[in-house]
Amino acid sequence: MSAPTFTTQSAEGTLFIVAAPSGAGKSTLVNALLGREPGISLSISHTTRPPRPGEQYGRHYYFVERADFQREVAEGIFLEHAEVHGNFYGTSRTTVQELLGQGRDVLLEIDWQGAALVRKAKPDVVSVFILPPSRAELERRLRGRGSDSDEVIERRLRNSRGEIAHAHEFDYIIVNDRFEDALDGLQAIVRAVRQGSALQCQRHEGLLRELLTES
Ligand SMILES: Nc1nc2c(ncn2[C@@H]2O[C@H](COP(=O)(O)OP(=O)(O)O)[C@@H](O)[C@H]2O)c(=O)[nH]1
Ligand SMILES: Nc1ncnc2c1ncn2[C@@H]1O[C@H](COP(=O)(O)OP(=O)(O)O)[C@@H](O)[C@H]1O
Repeated sequence: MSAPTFTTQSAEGTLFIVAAPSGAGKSTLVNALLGREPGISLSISHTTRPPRPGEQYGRHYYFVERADFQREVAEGIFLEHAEVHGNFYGTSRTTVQELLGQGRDVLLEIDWQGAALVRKAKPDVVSVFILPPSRAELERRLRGRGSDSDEVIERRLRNSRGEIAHAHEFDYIIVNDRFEDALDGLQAIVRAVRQGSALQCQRHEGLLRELLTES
C-alpha cells in the first residue's frame, strides 16, 4: 500500500468506490450502472495480472509487467496501489484528478486496501461494498464465470473472508442477490449523493456474520 496525496477543487465531481470479493458481481454491476448513468467515468486501473480471455488493454485494465509497475510506483503515478490475490493493481492519480476537475463523477473498482488509502486522501469519497448472498453462491459465480483456473479461484475464495471483514468500513453495503435489485440499489446511492442527500444504509449484520463464519 502507498501513502497517497490528492488535490481537491470545489466544483469537482464525486468520487465513488465499489469493492467486493472476487465473484460477487461488482464488474457486472458497475458496467450496468455505467449504462444507466453515462455521467460517470470508470477509472481503468493498471495491473500486473495477466489478461483473461476477451479482456482488452485500456478497456478492462492497462496490463503491465511487474518491472514497469514498480517503476510507475517509484514515479508516483498512482493515487493508490495494492497487492491483491498475488497481483499488483493501481489507480492513476492524474486520470482521476483530471476527470473530477472536469466535473465528472468517477468510479473506482478497487479493493478494500485501496479504498482505505483513497479515504485518507479524499475523505468525501463515497464507498460501496457488494456482498454475495452466501459463500456457496460466491463460489458458484466464480466457477460459473469460467475465467480463472481452479488454483486462482481457490485463492480468491480463501481471500474473500478477509475482504468481507472490511465491509463495515464502507458507507454503503449492497447484497447482490437479485441483480436488478442490487443495480437499483447502487443507482439509488449515486442519485442520492448527486442530489446532496444520504440514503438510509442497511448494514446487513446477520449476513455479514454468516459470510464470516460459514465454512
Ligand atoms: N487497490 C486496487 N485494487 C484494484 C484495482 N483494480 C482492481 N482492483 C481489485 O483487485 C481485485 C482483483 O481484480 P480482478 O483481477 O479484476 O478480479 P475480479 O475481482 O475477480 O474481477 C478486485 O478486488 C479489484 O477490485 C486498483 O487499481 N487498486
Ligand atoms: N446477481 C447475480 N446473480 C447471478 N449471477 C451474477 C449476479 N451478478 C453477477 N453474476 C455473475 O457472477 C459472475 C461474477 O461476476 P463479476 O461481475 O465478474 O464479479 P466480480 O467483478 O465481483 O469479480 C459473472 O459470471 C456474472 O455474470
